[in-house]
Amino acid sequence: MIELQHLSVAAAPGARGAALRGVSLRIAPGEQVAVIGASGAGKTTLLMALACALQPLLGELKLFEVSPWQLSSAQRQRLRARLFLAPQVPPLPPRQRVVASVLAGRLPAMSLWTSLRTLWHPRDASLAHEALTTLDLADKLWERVDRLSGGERQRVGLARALVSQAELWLIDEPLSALDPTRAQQVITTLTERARREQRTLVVSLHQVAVARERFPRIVALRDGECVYDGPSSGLSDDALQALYAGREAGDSSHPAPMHNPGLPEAMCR
Ligand SMILES: Nc1ncnc2c1ncn2[C@@H]1O[C@H](COP(=O)(O)OP(=O)(O)OP(=O)(O)O)[C@@H](O)[C@H]1O
Repeated sequence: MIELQHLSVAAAPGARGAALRGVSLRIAPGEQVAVIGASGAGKTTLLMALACALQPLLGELKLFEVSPWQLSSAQRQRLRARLFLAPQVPPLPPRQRVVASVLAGRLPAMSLWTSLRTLWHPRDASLAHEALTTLDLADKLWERVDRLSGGERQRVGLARALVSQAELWLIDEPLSALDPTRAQQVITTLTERARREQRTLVVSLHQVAVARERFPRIVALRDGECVYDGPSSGLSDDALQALYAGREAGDSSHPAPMHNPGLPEAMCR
């Protein structure tokens, strides 16, 4: 499903240097993987690279058994329809109704005509309603997006993923605007739905406890490098302390040692 070999990626087109350096990973269909690491470690860059939103500087990326950057842009666009990237702050048009915003999750798999019709006359409101119900937001179906709280908007962004027909869900920090109870609900919804519908789930998280409890596999990044890839049970408290050692949220300037003795031996594949 996903294969990275020595992948290096800049955080934005034209940005200097690589935010992700030499990462090798293999993720099988149906797997559920949490990506953790301090602020600035490269989690978003990894998800963007997996979504073909950033072209690698070096190394190999394979998605669904093909190399996306060797395809024409039209072919790559079709490949993108097989995945869904939910950014941390979903790009929701402020005056749009929630129902239309949620159904936009289906657009990549629709023809232009069907997508226009869906936007202007939401026919699949029941689909959006069902997704919102699982996220405890059904009462906002006809609300305008700019009248929602930050946490509600975040859940609308996740409802988009739920209605999408993508095989691969890439979800960037889905819990950042949610209280602990809602966070548990949301992670349960995402993992159960992905399991039931046989989607592959890659989620970046700052909530390390959630990653350890709810995901069988963790990929840990530090300063753009993969320093752990393995079962959540193999990541000890000491290893986690080492992963975040000397880092404050938002501090990406601290130089990390190339090999940290506190971390278990890297199992990056
Ligand atoms: N648009 C950009 N231009 C240049 N550098 C960037 C850009 N966006 C991010 N970076 C840098 O790339 C590195 C990786 O950023 P990235 O957003 O992937 O980290 P992250 O682990 O997702 O962080 P956070 O947890 O804070 O969201 C950081 O050092 C960051 O400062």
